[in-house]
Amino acid sequence: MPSLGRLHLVTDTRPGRDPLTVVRAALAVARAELVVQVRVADSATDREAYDLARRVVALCAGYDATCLVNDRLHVALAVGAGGGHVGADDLPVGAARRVLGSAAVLGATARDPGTATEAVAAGASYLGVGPCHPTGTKTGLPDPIGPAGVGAVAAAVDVPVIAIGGVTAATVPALRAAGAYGVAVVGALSAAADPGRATAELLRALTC
Ligand SMILES: Cc1ncc(COP(=O)(O)OP(=O)(O)O)c(N)n1
Ligand SMILES: Cc1ncsc1CCOP(=O)(O)O
Ligand SMILES: [Mg+2]
Repeated sequence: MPSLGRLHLVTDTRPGRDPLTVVRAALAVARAELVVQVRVADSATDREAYDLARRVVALCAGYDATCLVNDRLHVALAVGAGGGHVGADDLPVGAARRVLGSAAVLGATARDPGTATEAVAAGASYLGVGPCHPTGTKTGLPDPIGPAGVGAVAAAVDVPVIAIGGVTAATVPALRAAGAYGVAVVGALSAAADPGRATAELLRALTC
């Protein structure tokens, strides 16, 4: 399994957003350090997810970057993505691992040490942990767990912890200090006036 990038760009497919332009800008700066997670709305068709994912896989290939697909593992397999990400409403981690195979990257959402250790035992190769901070990108989430919550999960597992939820370059240092290996962002890149520059700022915060 290749080493995991520390900066995860989760695609923003809400109306008015332009996910491929943001992916291109971020890849040009972060190159193989970027992981792009293709995440579409639950209401999107499989064909829409497939069309976006195959374009992202092609863009990532030019930089040796990893593309993952959120939720829809059949789409991940169909486009030759590096793996997928599942949460509580998706396939269980063990089933997801069987679908993707042993070589794939498999992320699982965890907000507490117990869920985290179960996910790792079932085959997760990294954990998405959050929401760390308030976010306007996804509704219906529990209260933010903050750096302390991220730290509790990181201390319980030996796989990379990717902090998600309201993450900005300014909040990265505290998350890293708490034990996060990397971060996943939607708005910090999709809403940036200059996504390339925002990528550079996030990378700088992740590596200093
Ligand atoms: C890196 C990362 N962490 C967490 C999530 C959230 O996944 P999930 O809980 O399944 O929610 P949806 O994204 O499917 O709405 C994620 N996608 N990525
Ligand atoms: C999918 C998801 N899961 C927890 S927070 C979140 C959205 C993160 O978006 P943002 O980086 O804009 O807060
Ligand atoms: Mg999910």
